[in-house]
Amino acid sequence: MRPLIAGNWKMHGTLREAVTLAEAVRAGAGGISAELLVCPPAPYVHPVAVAMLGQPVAVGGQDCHLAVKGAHTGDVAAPMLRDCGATYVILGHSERRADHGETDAVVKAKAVTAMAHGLTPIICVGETLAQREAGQAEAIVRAQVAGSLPDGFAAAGGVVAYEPVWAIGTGKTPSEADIAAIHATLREAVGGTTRLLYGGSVKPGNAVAILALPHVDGALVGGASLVAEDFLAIARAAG
Ligand SMILES: O=C[C@H](O)COP(=O)(O)O
Repeated sequence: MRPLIAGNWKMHGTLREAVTLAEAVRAGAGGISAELLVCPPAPYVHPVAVAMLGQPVAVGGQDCHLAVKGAHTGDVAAPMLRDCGATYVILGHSERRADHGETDAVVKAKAVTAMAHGLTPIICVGETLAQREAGQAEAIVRAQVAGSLPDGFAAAGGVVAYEPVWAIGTGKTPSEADIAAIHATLREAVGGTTRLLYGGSVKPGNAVAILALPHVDGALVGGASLVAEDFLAIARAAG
């Protein structure tokens, strides 16, 4: 299946920097066979989508509310993201699970809303360091998948991202064997058509090896996605 290389810009940058980064990604996207996606902070989704108009680089949100509208101060609704040009949304990132107490049930409800409003969900799962050291990584990921993915997820083209919490922004990654083992577990759990991304300290230097692993269908890139050339190098590594 066609790899997906997604950049999660998290809560970084100014508007000017976001548009400049988008323009640099757009300029370098020619000839890359992987699907490209950038997920800017919510206020920058529309200007980045405008910068990508007519180009083969998709734009996504980093979260959406489970309701479509209402009294939810500070939140962003799925139809708003779609209206601003997004076609994907990251859901259940470990930073949201930790910062906002998002449970699997909440993530699942958000995914239902996202899918109903034209957004393809990218649902994140992954174990903490303590869970890995306790030998629980596969069980945790299996439980998160069971609890977070709604009916119809695969048919809607939903994506799962395996992001070990301890590998995010740390420069540490699981061994290739450990990534392959979790992805084999995920493949068994979600079936053959769902793209499985790896995320957690993906850089140009490790991307070729990680993206060549079985059942790794792309990457969810944080820090390295803030540098256009690094993000594009990772995308080229997807083949
Ligand atoms: O969503 C992206 C991940 O949290 C990975 O972040 P990172 O590449 O900075 O480790």
